[in-house]
Amino acid sequence: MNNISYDELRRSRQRLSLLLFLFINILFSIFYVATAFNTTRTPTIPSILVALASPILLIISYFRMKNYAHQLNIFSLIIGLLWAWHISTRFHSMVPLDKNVLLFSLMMVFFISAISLTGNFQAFCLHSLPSAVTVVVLDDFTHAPMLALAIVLPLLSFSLHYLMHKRADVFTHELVNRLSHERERFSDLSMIDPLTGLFNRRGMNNKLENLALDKGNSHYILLLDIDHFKAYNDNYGHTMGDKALVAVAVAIRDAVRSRDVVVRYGGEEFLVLLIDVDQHQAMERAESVRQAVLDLKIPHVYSENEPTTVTLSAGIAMLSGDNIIESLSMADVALYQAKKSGRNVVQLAVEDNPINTGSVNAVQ
Ligand SMILES: Nc1nc2c(ncn2[C@@H]2O[C@H](COP(=O)(O)OP(=O)(O)OP(=O)(O)O)[C@@H](O)[C@H]2O)c(=O)[nH]1
Repeated sequence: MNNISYDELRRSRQRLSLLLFLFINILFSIFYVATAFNTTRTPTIPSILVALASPILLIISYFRMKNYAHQLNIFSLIIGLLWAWHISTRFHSMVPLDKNVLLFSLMMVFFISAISLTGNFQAFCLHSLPSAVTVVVLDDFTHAPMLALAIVLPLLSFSLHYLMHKRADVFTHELVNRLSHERERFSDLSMIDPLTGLFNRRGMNNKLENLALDKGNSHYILLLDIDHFKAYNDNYGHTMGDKALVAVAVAIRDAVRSRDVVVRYGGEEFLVLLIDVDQHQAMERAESVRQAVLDLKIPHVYSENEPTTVTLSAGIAMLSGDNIIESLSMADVALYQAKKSGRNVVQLAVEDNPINTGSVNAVQ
């Protein structure tokens, strides 16, 4: 789950709250209108208004609304005021006056709030307080302490519940934040070769997917392989081999532009995606990479006769957006030719030649 899906979850909770609030209001308003007709009383105008408005708002909310929290506050205030009006009208139309009705009506309003507005303190207050004030006033403050208790207790318990809910919400939000950061970090790490810090094959595939977006430009694949590296390991040991690998990786990275993608393709094999270059520029880049590694002057005595340094051979092929595997194979064939023609060489694969004939142009 990321932040977006968490926010969506929150929005859907608010939406559910809004729909539930309107639905319960429909039930109660229908109940009041029906019982009024049943007892040959005229239903109050506000209860009819609630019965008419709630289904309309419910349908609109179901299909159209976006900012549910804001709408919930507005609807809570409007319907809360209508219930207060209903309580007042009903109380004044009673003969004889029965103050118990006030308490029952207040309980009804709190019941609606408690069921549907638990996650929204503002809406809870906007919906309940108009009726609470109306009841206290209609009662002429006779049972003020008792009513105050009846109002304050649910409000208090609701506030506590709301605060705990809010804390849990903040905690969950932070947790989701951290998890998504960690996931991004691990995803980035999984694309990096730990020894050289270059992209690994996974990182390369990821970059290639993005490159597919701008197929209009020409890109080149440069496949590089350190010459006689087995002998290097044998002579100097694996640890020195690792150090040489890192030095070569840095040299390659420094010899190309920051937009080019440098990959540790295998053990002592590297790959560079030369982005947005023509053939001439690609050959120039490849040549400067070869030269940069030679300039490192890492001693590498693999033959008793001639002292030498670490070098690499390179095969280069145009990157075809439609068939990357084929481009890779062409670069590989060119690399093989570079090795055969004496190493420390850049070899260009000629595009229109079939891979299996492996016809290449040598550039030194
Ligand atoms: N030190 C070190 N050596 C590695 C690593 N990965 C691959 N190698 C070594 O690289 C060597 C590659 O040897 P080969 O594939 O025979 O090729 P080569 O000796 O470089 O010969 P040519 O490619 O023909 O020039 C092997 O000895 C591998 O053990 C690594 O991470 N660290």
